[in-house]
Amino acid sequence: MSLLSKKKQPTGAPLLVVIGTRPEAIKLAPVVLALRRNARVPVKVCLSGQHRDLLTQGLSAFDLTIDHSLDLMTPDQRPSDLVARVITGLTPVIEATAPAWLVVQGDTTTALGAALAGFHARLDVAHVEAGLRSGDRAAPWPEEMNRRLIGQIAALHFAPTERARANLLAEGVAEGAIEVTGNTVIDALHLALARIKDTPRVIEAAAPILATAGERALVLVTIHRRESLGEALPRLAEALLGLAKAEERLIVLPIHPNPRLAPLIEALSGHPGILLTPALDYLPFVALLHRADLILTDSGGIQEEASALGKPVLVLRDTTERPELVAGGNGLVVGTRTARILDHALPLLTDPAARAALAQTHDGFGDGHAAERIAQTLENRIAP
Ligand SMILES: CC(=O)N[C@@H]1[C@@H](OP(=O)(O)OP(=O)(O)OC[C@H]2O[C@@H](n3ccc(=O)[nH]c3=O)[C@H](O)[C@@H]2O)O[C@H](CO)[C@@H](O)[C@@H]1O
Repeated sequence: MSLLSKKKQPTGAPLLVVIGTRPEAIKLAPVVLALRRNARVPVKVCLSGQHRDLLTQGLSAFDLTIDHSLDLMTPDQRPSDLVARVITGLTPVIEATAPAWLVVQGDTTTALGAALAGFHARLDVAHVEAGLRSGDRAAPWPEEMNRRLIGQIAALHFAPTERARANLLAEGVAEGAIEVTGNTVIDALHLALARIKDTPRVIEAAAPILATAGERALVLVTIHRRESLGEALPRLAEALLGLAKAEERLIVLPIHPNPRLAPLIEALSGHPGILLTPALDYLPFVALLHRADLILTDSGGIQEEASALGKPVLVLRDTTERPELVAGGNGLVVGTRTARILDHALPLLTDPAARAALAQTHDGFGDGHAAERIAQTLENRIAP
């Protein structure tokens, strides 16, 4: 039963799931698939198109039927404009579908705009991946405040970890409104690994990269966060060039299509030890994660996936909302200073004992059954 709506929703009212970016697609696909498999409540999926091409890449692995597509992306979009366009774009979809609940994920501007649109329509909002906190309102910007604000609006909070639950309790969220589920990205990773095993041709796009790597150690790097894209870029480029000096390794960098990455691409282009590639669809990317010997990243989801695969990760940020990575024994937060990155990365590539010490496989982010838990809780609320 709805907590916020004045009127009871008619029986058969759907869940409306809103997705804006690649990580939201990857992390919400298992939830939509579980709900559709159970078939206890109808589910509608609405894409905001915050990141148009990357969103398609994230969805490609899961064959999701999409019901509404807002296609809101514009060049150089500012969060303030986007949040406004998500609210005005989503409101007619809410009116047309009359959902029982609205489901958003994580910390994007789409998720915040959708939560606000839901609130204004007097709908209950469920937040998947609730309770992550860096502790710094300004970093990551605007994501940290996006998720705190969504936390104020949501009626149900699906916390991926006990730590996320504790963060929500400390902010005054009622205990009964929180459920610890694990992170749905681990479910997505398992789905992806199963598809790759059954149909190896789905990772054809990764084949030339794997062939170029051959017997060499493969260092997989992704850089896309706003705070990495300014003055940190030359330091990051120098660190990658330092790592690429030895012939026995290949640095692979799938490029996020953000024009602000141009100086990094220019600095690294043409080096025989560095392979720059456009961002990959989820399944070929998972094949690279699986093959990688070391991961350098500022991405959140990749830290979570790496823990389930037991891959060492160096986080190219000063803060993290995922201390479980470090506690679980497969990662360190190293920041963006060249010397610090090299001091940590080189032993991991040359000393098997150092590598083994940071290559623990653990379920600190989830056990791969988060989506089923979330689906059941939502179903029990809507159709008890
Ligand atoms: C502050 C913060 O940490 N916020 C996070 C941010 O997401 P992020 O940092 O994880 O975002 P990305 O790095 O863009 O995506 C990662 C996914 O993309 C896959 N991938 C990668 C490269 C490629 O070439 N092909 C791919 O398929 C990869 O395997 C992984 O699954 O927003 C999310 C949404 O709310 C939050 O959940 C999440 O907290």
